[in-house]
Order: sequence, then structure tokens, then C-alpha cells
Amino acid sequence: MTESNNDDNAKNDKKLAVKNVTATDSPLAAETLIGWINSRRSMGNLDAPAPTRAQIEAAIECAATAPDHKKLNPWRFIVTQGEARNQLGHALLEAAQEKAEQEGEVLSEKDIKKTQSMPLRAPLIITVVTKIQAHKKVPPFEQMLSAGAAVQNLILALKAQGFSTVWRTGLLCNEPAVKAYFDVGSDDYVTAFVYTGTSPKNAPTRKPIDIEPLVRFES
Ligand SMILES: Cc1cc2nc3c(=O)[nH]c(=O)nc-3n(C[C@H](O)[C@H](O)[C@H](O)COP(=O)(O)O)c2cc1C
Repeated sequence: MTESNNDDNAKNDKKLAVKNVTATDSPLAAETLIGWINSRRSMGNLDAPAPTRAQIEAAIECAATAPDHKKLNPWRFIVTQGEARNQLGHALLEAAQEKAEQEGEVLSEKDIKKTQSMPLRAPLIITVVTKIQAHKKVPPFEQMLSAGAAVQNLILALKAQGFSTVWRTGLLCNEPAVKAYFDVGSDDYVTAFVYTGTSPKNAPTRKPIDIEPLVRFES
């Protein structure tokens, strides 16, 4: 499917019917669901098809159900696809050039090409911004964590609809030129670039994780 086809689909697409499912009426056994969560892998270099608008909106709805103290909605989502990815590439390059200048360095032609083409590694990028609000009971770190939880929900909801992702930030994401591109305030953060699409490769199997040194049970 080409990207323009994908855009057309997005326009014609009806909102996905998303209903609440409880553990008891889920057709999936807990073991299957846990195995499915554990099978998630980050995949680089993604191709079309990308999710349709309805699929993106369904994933963002899931993201916005993340734990959120005092319901501050400390997140914003910007969906970048098609030609807009080149504009984002320009913003990243501007950020890299400003950073290099500050550090007394000059970008090589190779660095320039690489930086500018970073957003082309997937047909679609969902940028998650943490919008920090001053709140007596909800310090900035809680709002940051909420946005992180929203990113994980977003990634899982995209996976549920058959898409692969990788959460990237990189050293440039909170440089002034990138924040300006997304109209992000000085107290706010670009928290994730969720590169989204279809992977030509199968996700590698995850090695078993030994949780023993990570956990302590108390009773
Ligand atoms: C906040 C955050 C930022 C990340 N930024 C990058 C990044 O810029 N580039 C990258 O290759 N991986 C980045 N990662 C790591 C990948 O998203 C991924 O988690 C990691 O490669 C492990 O792969 P897995 O998700 O399949 O276990 C980041 C992860 C987090 C949580």
C-alpha cells in the first residue's frame, strides 16, 4: 500500500469501535496476553503500510488512559507523515547544527544527510510531548512518568493493530529548534518519537529475563 493510498484510507476510515473489555470477558487468557506483551520488540527501519487515522486515534485513546494523577492530561500527540517528515528532518538538522556550533564543531556532509533523513526511517512518527503543569500535588516527575506510561500504551495499542514501532528520542529531541518545531514550551519535553509502520523482518524472540535480582518480596 502506498502512503497516498494510506492517506485516502485514513479519510474514509470510520472511527474504530473500541469497547471496554474486562479480564473476565476477555477472549484472551491472561497467559496469552502476558506472552503477547512480552513478545513486543522495538523494530527499526519500518515500511508502509502505516496505521490509518482511525487506528492512530484508537491507539492515542489507549495512550490517554495511562495513570494520570489529578487527570492533568500531561501529554500531546503530533502525528507526522508524508512530506512533513522532511520538515521534521530540517528541524533536526537545524538543532544538530546549533548544537555543533555551540560545541565548536562542524557537521560533516555524512552527518548532515543522516540527521536530515532520520524521520524517513518510518512512514509515520507519533511524537509524544509531556506538557508540564504547575500543580501543588503533582510534581513534574509524576507528569513525566504519566507521559512515559502513555507512550507504552500507545506502542502496545499499535502492536495490537498489527504495527511495529520503536521509541526513539536521541540527543536532539529537546534542542530549541526541535521544541520550536513542535511548539513545545520551555518547561515541556519531547518525550518520544514513536516511529511506526510495518517491519519487513520478524521481531526477534526476547531472551528469558531473570527477574530474581530485580525483585524483593516482603510480607
Ligand atoms: C525514553 C527512551 C528513549 C529512547 N531513545 C532511543 C533512541 O534514540 N534510539 C534507539 O535506538 N533506542 C532508543 N530507545 C530504546 C528503544 O526504544 C528500545 O527500548 C530498545 O532498543 C530495546 O529494545 P526492545 O524494546 O525490543 O526491548 C529509547 C527508549 C526509551 C524508553
